[in-house]
Amino acid sequence: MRDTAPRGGTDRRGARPARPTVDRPRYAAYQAVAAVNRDDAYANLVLPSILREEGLFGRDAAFATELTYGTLRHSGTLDAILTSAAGRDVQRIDPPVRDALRIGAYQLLHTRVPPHAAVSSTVDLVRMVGQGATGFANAVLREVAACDLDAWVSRLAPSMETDPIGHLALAHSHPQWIVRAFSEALGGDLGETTRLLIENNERPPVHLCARPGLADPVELADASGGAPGAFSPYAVYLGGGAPGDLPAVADGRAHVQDEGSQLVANALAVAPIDGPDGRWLDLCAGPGGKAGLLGALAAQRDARVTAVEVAEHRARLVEGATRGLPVTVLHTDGRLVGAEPKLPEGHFDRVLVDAPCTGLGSLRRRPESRWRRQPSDLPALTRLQRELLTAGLRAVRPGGVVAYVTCSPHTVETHVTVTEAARRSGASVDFVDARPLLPAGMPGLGDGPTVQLWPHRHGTDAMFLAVLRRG
Ligand SMILES: C[S@@+](CC[C@H](N)C(=O)[O-])C[C@H]1O[C@@H](n2cnc3c(N)ncnc32)[C@H](O)[C@@H]1O
Repeated sequence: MRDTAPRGGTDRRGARPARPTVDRPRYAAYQAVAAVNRDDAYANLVLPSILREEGLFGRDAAFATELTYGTLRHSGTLDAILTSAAGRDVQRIDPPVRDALRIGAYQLLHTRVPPHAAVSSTVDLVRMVGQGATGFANAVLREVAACDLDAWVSRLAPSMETDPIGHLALAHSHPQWIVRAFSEALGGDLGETTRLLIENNERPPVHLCARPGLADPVELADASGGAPGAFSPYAVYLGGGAPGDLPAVADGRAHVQDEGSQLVANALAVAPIDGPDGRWLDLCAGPGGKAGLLGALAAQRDARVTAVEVAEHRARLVEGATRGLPVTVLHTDGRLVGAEPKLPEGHFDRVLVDAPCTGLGSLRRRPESRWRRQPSDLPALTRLQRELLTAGLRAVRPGGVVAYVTCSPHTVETHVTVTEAARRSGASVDFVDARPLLPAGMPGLGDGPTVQLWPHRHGTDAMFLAVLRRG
């Protein structure tokens, strides 16, 4: 049984811990959570190597992953509960003990792990990582276990009537400023906001993109034990297993890509334009998901994609993602349109500006990001977004189209950026209704002309799309 399995690895700092009694999945989760909180690591990057080091796979790896991701996602609520149960601010607890308590509290309040196993395994962990704190950990976790999650939320959260944002933030473990931003983007609908917050705490699905002309989505679905996507003509919902093991992914006929990303890239490709249609530009291309799809579409239509990326290692990733496709990768700053000879003004027929953003639309995938992002990130990002979009508007020829995309629904990054950039560009720019550029019958696309996709409505990341035509 996993609760008593011996543990064989060393900790992340290389020291061999004193007692080998903690089971490997929990110890792996502890190492991952500690690396995220202590070293600013990213869970999706650090966890695979920890699982390898600990020799975990199958159900044990899945359990360690659930503990890691769940603990990180829920740490806002868990910290409030631990603060109450400990009778002192959780920030004043020794960090290793604090992380172990978070993992223990997550098991007690969010999993079917029997309470005695959650408490005793956490006490074992604390014995290993936080000398002399086992009595404290035992007492705190017993206090946590005295109520279920609903009871803790009723006890600690402000009332929904007087402080709905504060209530939802505590009940669904999101920072208040993010709940407020989601609620604003959803027109103040608190029911929808709640559904979104719940969705953000779920394990995200894995979507594949069967590259048009190279792979058939129905065959890929059969081969992967998955199902064709609901909306994107190229999407496959992966049934299970590692996508990299699929031959179609390994040989570049398909790639991992959220269905929403496929839809917005495809929208750019199908937007009606008059005249020449052979020069496409992806101004923010790394790591190359949308450039891969656009490149496959361009190959079918005798077009060529110029893919720009400012970060060198990401430019290399774009090269890898677009090998064999009619894509030229430029390692340069997308704002240099007009100054860089390979990025002339008024040259391109279709331009994608998939701008750097807060990523609030993909919180499902990055469990720690909601706690890292700050409202103070917005001014620099929105300035960059405006500059890149105005560069995109300079790059497109009259009559051509620009798709502005963010993986964030924050209205400052979406509507405000687009309106400001269009105004400042000095060019004549019209909004194209983006809704008909998405599959017919797709629900919940709003009143146009821009489109906001949502995890709770569409099962995609919260991608924003505005399509602009230069006059
Ligand atoms: C949201 S990501 C793009 C995702 C990509 N389109 C895909 O589908 O895989 C934004 C990218 O823009 C790049 N970037 C940031 N500033 C840039 C600039 N000034 N010029 C070009 N690329 C930039 C970032 O390095 C990042 O790779």
